[in-house]
Amino acid sequence: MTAIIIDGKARGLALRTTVAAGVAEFAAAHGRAPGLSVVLVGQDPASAVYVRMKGVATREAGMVSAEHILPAETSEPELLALIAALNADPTVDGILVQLPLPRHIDTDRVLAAVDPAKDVDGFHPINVGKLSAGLDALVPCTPAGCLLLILEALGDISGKEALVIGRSNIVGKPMAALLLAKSATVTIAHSRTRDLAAHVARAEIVVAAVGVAGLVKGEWIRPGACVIDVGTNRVTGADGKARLVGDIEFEPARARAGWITPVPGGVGPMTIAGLLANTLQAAKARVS
Ligand SMILES: NC(=O)C1=CN([C@@H]2O[C@H](COP(=O)(O)OP(=O)(O)OC[C@H]3O[C@@H](n4cnc5c(N)ncnc54)[C@H](OP(=O)(O)O)[C@@H]3O)[C@@H](O)[C@H]2O)C=CC1
Ligand SMILES: Nc1nc(=O)c2c([nH]1)NC[C@@H]1CN(c3ccc(C(=O)N[C@@H](CCC(=O)O)C(=O)O)cc3)C=[N+]21
Ligand SMILES: [Mg+2]
Repeated sequence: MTAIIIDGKARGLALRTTVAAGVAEFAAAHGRAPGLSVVLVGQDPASAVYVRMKGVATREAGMVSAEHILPAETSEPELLALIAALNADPTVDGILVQLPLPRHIDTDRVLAAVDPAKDVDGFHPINVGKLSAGLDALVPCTPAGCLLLILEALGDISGKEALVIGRSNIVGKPMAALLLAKSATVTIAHSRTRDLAAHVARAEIVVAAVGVAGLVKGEWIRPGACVIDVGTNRVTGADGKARLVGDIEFEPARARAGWITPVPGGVGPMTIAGLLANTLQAAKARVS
């Protein structure tokens, strides 16, 4: 079998077009476009690239984008003061604090300071709790995008064996919650897991969110599985050029899987599209 390659770039663009139509409707009804504020502390080059991509996509969807780029030495009280100002600003519907933050800042305290109604990342404890309880919430963009791709590939996933590799608060745990909400049988693997290969071999759905290039071997994949690669790892190729690869050995996995996401062009573009969708959702909820 050779897998169908899931085109996350095309799917993300389609979602962005749908969001843009909703944005135009919102603007016509309320006399203003939804607004997203992105906060970046420091100049990590990868983070700067993502923040720029988010700004471009936000404007392309017809929303108002504000980027707050603060020096790496910004103190936690200064950052909290900016968040309080954004919370109080009625033209700001969504707030995203780019992670990771510098080490002298307490990430949990900062994420908890964002108004949960404006928390388009879905990282505030209120939204985490709502997702866990199966209530309506702003859901983290990356796992939400992965779920969309999985449902479009497989249809009903009730009862299916799903494996999430990674247990971070931003990808692994919310991914597991979303799959569970769709009644999959969910296993979460992490760095202490014994025999990852055996878990992968059982899974009809595999989501890898680790950050280790090629961790998941193609030969482990259950034939026909739906394979979602969140990993974004910069490696140096044989030609000496930097390139982006996932956590899954792509070619050998493709030879066994039913569906597989490429890196780049898979989950990444869905994350950006999901952020725009969440911003529109937050704006609508705030005016209603
Ligand atoms: N495409 C996109 O939109 C996005 C991509 N990413 C990418 O996804 C990857 C994961 O991100 P994130 O969740 O933030 O990463 P974290 O570093 O926060 O979490 C990584 C997880 O992987 C687990 N892990 C580490 N080594 C192993 C191993 N050998 N076997 C099994 N599990 C292991 C860790 O286990 P433990 O908890 O035990 O330490 C941890 O739970 C990264 O490459 C990141 O760049 C992230 C967000 C969005
Ligand atoms: N508060 C917060 N929210 C996030 O959602 C968040 C974050 N912090 N910190 C970093 C991670 C990472 N992340 C990605 C977004 C888009 C791509 C993406 O579009 N990738 C392209 C390739 C881009 C490239 O070439 O570098 C692709 O996979 O095709 C990847 C990764 C969001 N994150
Ligand atoms: Mg982390």
